[in-house]
Amino acid sequence: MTGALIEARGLTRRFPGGAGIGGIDLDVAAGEIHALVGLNGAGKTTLMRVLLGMLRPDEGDVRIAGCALAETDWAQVGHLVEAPLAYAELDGRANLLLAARLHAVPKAKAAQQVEAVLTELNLGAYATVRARRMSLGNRQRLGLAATLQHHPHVIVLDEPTNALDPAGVIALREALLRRAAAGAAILVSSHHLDEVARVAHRITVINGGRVIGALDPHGADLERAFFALVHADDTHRSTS
Ligand SMILES: Nc1ncnc2c1ncn2[C@@H]1O[C@H](COP(=O)(O)OP(=O)(O)OP(=O)(O)O)[C@@H](O)[C@H]1O
Repeated sequence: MTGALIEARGLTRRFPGGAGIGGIDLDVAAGEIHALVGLNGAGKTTLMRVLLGMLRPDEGDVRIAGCALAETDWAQVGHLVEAPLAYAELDGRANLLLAARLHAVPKAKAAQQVEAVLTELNLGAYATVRARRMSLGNRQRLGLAATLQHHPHVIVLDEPTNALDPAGVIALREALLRRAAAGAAILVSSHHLDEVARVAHRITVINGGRVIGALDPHGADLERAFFALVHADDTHRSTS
């Protein structure tokens, strides 16, 4: 193992019919933003769910901050992989206070932390609005705020820019860059190659449930490089 905060070796999880992920190795180091890109159905969400213990792998090993999943300190992890969890009848602030308590943040610190994240993600105007009255994008911001507010060491986000407006995309970008600079290991999936190029230190491409290569975030024409990798892999698989 490498000392990375997220380490996966040989992860395989197959669903009935054969879809899923196979033989995936992945590392995310402290201070690194590592992006996963792939077409719909490539296996990004499945990989994240296995990394977070939401799905059991058929084979392989996951370590978070050097610990097996059963020993992981989940208070040090922030993840948003399925729909953002929000209590519909609670307002933005109450939802965030609850999320802070679920991450074991002491009560005295939680209030201060919640105000900071409301400002960071431009959610101040929604502090007293019930979640059920929020737009999809603001509910996504609330979910991101709940995930990031306790400054976890490990962050896993599945398509976090979905439903965000351009201001939300920028606010999230800055929040992630700040946390990486402070030493967090961040794994993020996205379909937006331009956005990924702005934030990621490393980009891993997944296709058909396997890692098929990497893209240089500073490289020219990321889209072309992405499709070249996917096309080559599809061609290889259809002829082998
Ligand atoms: N619970 C499940 N049962 C059966 N098949 C599943 C299940 N979950 C995912 N799959 C299949 O596994 C494959 C990978 O799906 P996954 O959701 O991980 O892809 P993805 O890369 O996250 O896609 P998207 O970009 O559309 O979110 C797909 O073929 C999907 O249909």
